[in-house]
Amino acid sequence: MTYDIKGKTAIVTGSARGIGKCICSDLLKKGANVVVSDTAEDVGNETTAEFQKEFGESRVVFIRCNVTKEEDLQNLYSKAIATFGYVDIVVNNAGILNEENWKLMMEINVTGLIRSCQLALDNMSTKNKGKGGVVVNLASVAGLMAGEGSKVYHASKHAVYGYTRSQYLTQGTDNVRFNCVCPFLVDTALAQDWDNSNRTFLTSDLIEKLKAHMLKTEDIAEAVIFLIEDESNAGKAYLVTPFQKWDYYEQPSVLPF
Ligand SMILES: NC(=O)C1=CN([C@@H]2O[C@H](COP(=O)(O)OP(=O)(O)OC[C@H]3O[C@@H](n4cnc5c(N)ncnc54)[C@H](O)[C@@H]3O)[C@@H](O)[C@H]2O)C=CC1
Ligand SMILES: CCC(=O)/C=C/C=C\C[C@@H](O)/C=C/C=C/C=C\[C@@H](O)CCCC(=O)O
Repeated sequence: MTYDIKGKTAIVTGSARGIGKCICSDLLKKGANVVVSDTAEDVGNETTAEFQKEFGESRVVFIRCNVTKEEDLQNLYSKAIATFGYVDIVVNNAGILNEENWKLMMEINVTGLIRSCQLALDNMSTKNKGKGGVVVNLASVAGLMAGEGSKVYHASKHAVYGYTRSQYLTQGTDNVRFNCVCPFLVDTALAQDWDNSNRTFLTSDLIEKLKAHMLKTEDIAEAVIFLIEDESNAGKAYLVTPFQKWDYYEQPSVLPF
């Protein structure tokens, strides 16, 4: 079954630049109304003005939101609803890679993402008189494998993966679909941080090989749109790497029954 994005309203966190910005662009092309949201107010406003010029002023707004702040997240959802009437799609994209400031990284990549998912359920769940909807979380291949140079980042993305799959188990009662996307390296400012954290751990030869296969932000946006539209694979993690055909990641079961 295909979910029709046209006319729906989407929130994308951390979308002033990078992958989030590209996801907003693709959602707008598909006919959604979009809330661009970020801590970076200047860049966020510039991005929004760019989109308004291309897609029309009434279809896109900027709402400043630091996902580590409860009041910001509540304001994000309530202003989005006040502007467009409902929130149908949420892409939890905001994330950083900073091993030194690892507590902040966990707050953004894990705590902020989980709180946003809870607010999505509060507003979208049919149990709460919502109309249902779709949530896509940005995990990473770092959520599925080990990584020497950025151990806490890897832990944070394992958490996103585990949380997303666990939400799926109750989706029958909420009618809110959860998926996560697990990209390999993508050519953004954040990938530079990955490079820096791995310089002392991986051989430069391996780093160069990995960097030679960087994905483009467009690849991830395409995958996110695919997940939103594909109603039949809820709860699954979607692997996006340049090494194999993009596909759902199948985790082996650990239960003997
Ligand atoms: N670039 C890569 O190689 C990969 C990135 N990812 C994930 O994709 C997501 C987006 O990353 P990129 O676009 O590469 O990074 P980016 O650094 O280009 O963009 C991240 C955006 O998040 C915003 N942000 C940071 N802290 C925030 C906060 N507290 N609240 C709200 N917004 C905040 C930043 O201002 C920025 O606009 C992240 O979750 C990242 O972990 C996953 C796999 C690979
Ligand atoms: C920007 C960060 C991100 O979200 C994506 C990163 C992409 C790759 C993850 C990374 O950290 C890759 C590391 C590669 C390591 C290579 C060799 C081994 O030592 C890995 C062993 C992996 C395992 O056993 O699971």
